[in-house]
Parts: sequence; C-alpha cells; structure tokens
Amino acid sequence: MTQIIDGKAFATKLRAEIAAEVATLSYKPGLAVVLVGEDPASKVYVANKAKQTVEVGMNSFEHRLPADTTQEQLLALVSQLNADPAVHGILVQLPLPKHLDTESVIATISPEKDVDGLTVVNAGRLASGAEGLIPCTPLGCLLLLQDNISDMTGLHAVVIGRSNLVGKPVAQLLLQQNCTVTMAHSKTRDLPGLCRTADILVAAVGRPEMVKGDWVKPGAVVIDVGINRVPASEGKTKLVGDVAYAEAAPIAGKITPVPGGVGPMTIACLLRNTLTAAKRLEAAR
Ligand SMILES: NC(=O)C1=CN([C@@H]2O[C@H](COP(=O)(O)OP(=O)(O)OC[C@H]3O[C@@H](n4cnc5c(N)ncnc54)[C@H](OP(=O)(O)O)[C@@H]3O)[C@@H](O)[C@H]2O)C=CC1
Ligand SMILES: Nc1nc(=O)c2c([nH]1)NC[C@@H]1CN(c3ccc(C(=O)N[C@@H](CCC(=O)O)C(=O)O)cc3)C=[N+]21
Repeated sequence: MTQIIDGKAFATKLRAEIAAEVATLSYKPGLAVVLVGEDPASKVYVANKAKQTVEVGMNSFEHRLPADTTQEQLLALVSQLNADPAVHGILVQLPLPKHLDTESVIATISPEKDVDGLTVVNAGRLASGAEGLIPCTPLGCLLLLQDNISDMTGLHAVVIGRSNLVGKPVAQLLLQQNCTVTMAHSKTRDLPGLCRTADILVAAVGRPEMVKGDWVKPGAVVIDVGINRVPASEGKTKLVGDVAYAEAAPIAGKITPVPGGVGPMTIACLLRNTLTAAKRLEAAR
C-alpha cells in the first residue's frame, strides 16, 4: 500500500515544538515579510505566514509596498530591517515586479537574517557544508524524507528543477545525506527514463502534473514541490503539483500530496529558520 506523506500534520508538530522553545526565550523572535505589489496568490501566503508566526509566539512585521515601489525604496526598507534589533528574519516575497532587480535586493539582506537562505553567503555555506540558513522548502523536503527513510545512503535521488530557491539546495541537502544525486532540468534528455531510475524523486518544475505514473520506479519515494493553480469544474480553480498524483500514487512507495505536502512544511521551516536566526543573533549581542 502506498503511504501518503502528511506534510500538514508534520508541520503542525514542528510548529508546536517551535512554540514550546519560543516560550522559553526572554525575547520574542521577529519575522519581517516584504510583499511588493498586488499578486493575489502571494497575498494568501503572506497572510498564512503572518497568522502562523503569531501562533508560535513570534512577532510578525508585514510590509506591503505598492507595485510601483522603486528599487531605492525597497533597498532602503531592507536596510532598515537589517538594522532593526526586533527583526531576526527577513523574507522578501518572490517574484518581484519586473522593474525591480531581485539579485541586488537579495544581496542587501543581512545573511544572518536571511531566513529564505537565498543570499550568496548562505548558498555558499550550504554548498561547502558550513552552518548557515537553509532555504525553507528544501529544508521541508529534507525533514519529510528523513522522517520516512531511515538511511538515504547510496540511494539514487533525481531532482527535477535547478532553481536557487528549490532544486539546487534540495540537491545539496540530498548529497549531504549520501544520496547519489542527479539534477534534471529543461535540457535533460530522456527525463522519463531517468526518473524511472530514481529511488527518491523530487519534482520542482512548476508544470502541472508533468511527472506521469510510468516515470515512477515502483516503490520510490516521491516529493512533489509543485504548487500550480489550474482551472477546475464550474469556473473554479484547484491546486495541483508537478506530479500526476492519481497515476503516480499507486506506483510510488510513499508520496506527498498537493496541497498538504511540502507547502505547509515551507512555512513551518520559515518559522524554524527565524528561531535559529534569533538565537544566533541574540547570542552574539
Ligand atoms: N511548496 C512550496 O512551498 C513551494 C513550491 N514552489 C513551487 O515549486 C515549483 C518550482 O519552483 P521554482 O524552483 O521556484 O521554479 P523555477 O521556475 O525557478 O524553476 C523551474 C525549474 O524546472 C525546470 N523545468 C522547466 N520545465 C521543465 C521541463 N519540461 N522538464 C524538465 N525541467 C523543467 C527548469 O529548467 P531550466 O533551469 O532548464 O529552465 C527550472 O530549473 C513551482 O511549481 C513553484 O510554485 C516554489 C517554492 C515553494
Ligand atoms: N522569497 C520567497 N520564498 C518562498 O518560499 C516563496 C516565495 N518567495 N514566493 C512564493 C513561493 C510559494 N511558496 C509557498 C509556501 C507555502 C505554501 C502552502 O502553504 N501551501 C499549502 C496550502 C495552499 C493553499 O491551499 O492555498 C499546501 O500546499 O497545502 C505554498 C507555496 C513559498 N514561496
């Protein structure tokens, strides 16, 4: 029988552990979230994050800026948050409006407050095995895999997608777990054949239900990172992953659903990173 990996339940447990630790602190960790523009999907995530941040006993600072915010204004806000002792974590919601330079905005975030793990410093720390802040979604994937596979040594992991936010850091983490890692992307030849050799298959592509059932090796552990909103019946929309779940689930050994898989873990890991950053910053004061 296929086992469904319940990311929602795992994330609830993780948040309870975070809340218990926050309650022992003499200060309140603070997370600042910056949202530029009116993207409705982003707004939902920001609202969810703010609610859960407060629930675990942290301060949530929301900065909603208009879509026509200038580069200078955004950089000034990030600098102000860098200097604010009540702020331990800074998250700038991506993607930014096209007129803004994402790279320079990320580069302005203090690496010690970079709870998304997106700065060059934290990416370098992850690649070299040093202690830093690990991107939330990849960290969530790792925690789910560790909870479901006692030892990943020697397993073949195929990661589809090579973004700085998801694919690359996932591959780094699985390499640290002694997996043999193959990174696949839009130029990969015979992707279905490659996927069929994967003991662990991570899909972070952004293409609804691209990974078909017959791409999955029987018994493989499938982690579906994709969050795609697609039309459903009666003019409504629904969320689907990058894996054709109905086809893949009976073949996989274990699989994450969408919603209720990696998504909730991302927010829990964001809170965990904020706690980690707060403890390090306060210890250094
Ligand atoms: N669950 C969560 O919490 C989160 C979910 N997401 C979701 O995860 C997905 C990936 O996000 P992100 O990494 O930011 O996306 P990006 O668009 O930055 O990267 C997508 C990657 O997929 C690859 N790709 C695209 N088309 C194909 C194809 N036909 N075959 C093989 N590879 C392909 C691209 O290859 P190339 O480099 O060659 O272009 C690229 O490396 C999205 O659905 C996103 O919504 C993202 C963040 C958090
Ligand atoms: N700087 C930055 N960091 C990010 O990590 C980041 C970002 N920008 N931009 C957008 C993407 C997307 N993302 C999600 C987080 C949680 C859910 C989530 O909680 N999903 C739930 C519910 C979704 C719903 O029902 O609406 C689920 O999958 O069960 C989804 C998507 C983080 N991202």
